[in-house]
Amino acid sequence: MRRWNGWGDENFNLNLPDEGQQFLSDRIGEARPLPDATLEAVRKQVPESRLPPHELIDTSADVRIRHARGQSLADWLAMRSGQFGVFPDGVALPKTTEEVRELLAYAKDNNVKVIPYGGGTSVAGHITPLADSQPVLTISLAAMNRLMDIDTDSQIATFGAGTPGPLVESQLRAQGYTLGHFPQSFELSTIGGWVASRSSGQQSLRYGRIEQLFAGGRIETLKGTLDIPTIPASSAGPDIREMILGSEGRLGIITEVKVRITRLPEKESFHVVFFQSWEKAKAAARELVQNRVQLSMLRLSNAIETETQLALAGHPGQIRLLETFLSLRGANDEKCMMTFGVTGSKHQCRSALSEARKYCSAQGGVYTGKYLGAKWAEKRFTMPYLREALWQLGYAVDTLETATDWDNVDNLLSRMENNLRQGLAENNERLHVFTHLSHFYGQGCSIYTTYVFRNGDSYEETQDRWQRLKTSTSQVIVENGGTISHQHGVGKDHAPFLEVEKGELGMTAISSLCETFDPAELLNPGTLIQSRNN
Ligand SMILES: Cc1cc2nc3c(=O)[nH]c(=O)nc-3n(C[C@H](O)[C@H](O)[C@H](O)COP(=O)(O)OP(=O)(O)OC[C@H]3O[C@@H](n4cnc5c(N)ncnc54)[C@H](O)[C@@H]3O)c2cc1C
Repeated sequence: MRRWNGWGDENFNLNLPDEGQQFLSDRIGEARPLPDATLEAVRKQVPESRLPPHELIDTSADVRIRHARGQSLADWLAMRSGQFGVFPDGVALPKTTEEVRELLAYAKDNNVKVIPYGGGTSVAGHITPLADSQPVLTISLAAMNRLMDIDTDSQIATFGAGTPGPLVESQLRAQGYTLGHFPQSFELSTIGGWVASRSSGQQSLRYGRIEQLFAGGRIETLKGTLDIPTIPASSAGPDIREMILGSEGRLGIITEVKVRITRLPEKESFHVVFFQSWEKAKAAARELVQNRVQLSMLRLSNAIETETQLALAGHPGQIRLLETFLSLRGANDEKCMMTFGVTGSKHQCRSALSEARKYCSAQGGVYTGKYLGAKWAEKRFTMPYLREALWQLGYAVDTLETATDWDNVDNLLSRMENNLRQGLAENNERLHVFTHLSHFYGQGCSIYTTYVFRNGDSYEETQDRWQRLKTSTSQVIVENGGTISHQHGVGKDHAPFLEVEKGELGMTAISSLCETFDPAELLNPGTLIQSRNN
């Protein structure tokens, strides 16, 4: 069963090896866990539902608890402390488009706020209900999780919007196809959620972001049904799909998603190269992407992330051997690890691998083969469980991500990291901060920074620490040419920072779009753009 107060399956745990614990303790000190609230205690806090009864709506306490929060650190603190704040008044799990339509009509008639819910993996406060005088209904698409149609001539598949990653892939694989969309939240996030929050998968270099994969579909709105036909390309004015991508539940409920699929590749492998310095590693990554080498994924860790990954991996004997080998080739303390993937026919993979090695060698890269790449692939979707292990020890972990042009990458990255490192100086607390680049483009790349800090003495203090770090670093991002989000979306947490990027006129246009579909502001208020009433 899914954890009610954290990530993933409650029967699956990932342990932090002793060396990893020592590594963190050396850097930021030993931590103390905060006490977890029990489910029983939280149940007692759930207030009576304010919703008029409806046969499709469940108002029991457990279902409302399980749909009240996403997966940001703020959400974790709320769930673990039991201080949820607000619960939805009820949850509906429609099975058909007709039921979604019926629920929207009910919401309109009864002046009920609606939060569309995919897998609840938001890390930006998308699905958290706000305190409101009107009742809040969460509509989960979880029961609409089937492959509905597959057109192998056009390579278009139609899915129920609530289909989670593993079901998308298993249903396609059974017919020899893949979508190739693998966000790290793959285990729980859904195809409708990916579209609604403009998600990006780890192999976006080959398959594209969700924007490139989303071909059309059906959206139920308070003003009627919007059907978006699948057309390979068009010059017929603005693209309606672009309106839906990143709409974050503000315009309507996506019920069917049509996506562009690809035949399963003949071969796939992941490889690791180490560089002597950040400069050389970054130059190699830029060369690879600007010369359009056909990689399927690329990730470049800075020196601290490289050191952290090797320390947390366990197996100290093997890591020492690797480090001796790398040292003999000039890659020492400043070494940076690059992981890349090749996917396709045997011929395509061979040629991409040989091209990639050529560009890496030109920057002095030390190629170490497939072993570490295979380890990355093995753990790519279980890494989120590490957060649970860190939490049990008393460490809080969160990430900040953005994207910028190549000429600004170093500036933005160092400002983000420095701001985080100094962020708790007044509490005499050190942070462990590290970064990787991923999602590479000819023009620039995404920057993904992780920070670990010790919990405060109380939940309130820990929440205050997080809020200060999050707000000040988000400000640093938008003031220094970064987007407020490359892949996590806007939600409620990033909404105050959106105007810097979109401009006043841009924000007016987005607000007008929301008003066109939802004049009474019933759909997910406060997400994407701040609520008119708050
Ligand atoms: C550990 C972890 C790793 C992550 N890794 C990545 C990553 O690699 N790449 C990435 O892009 N993101 C990542 N994320 C963020 C998150 O998984 C994505 O934003 C994802 O797209 C959300 O999908 P979901 O189905 O969980 O949507 P939810 O979290 O349920 O909802 C997100 C938003 O979409 C709206 N929505 C959902 N479904 C619908 C629908 N059918 N119709 C209308 N609106 C809808 C909701 O109202 C909400 O505003 C990660 C999150 C976590 C916790």
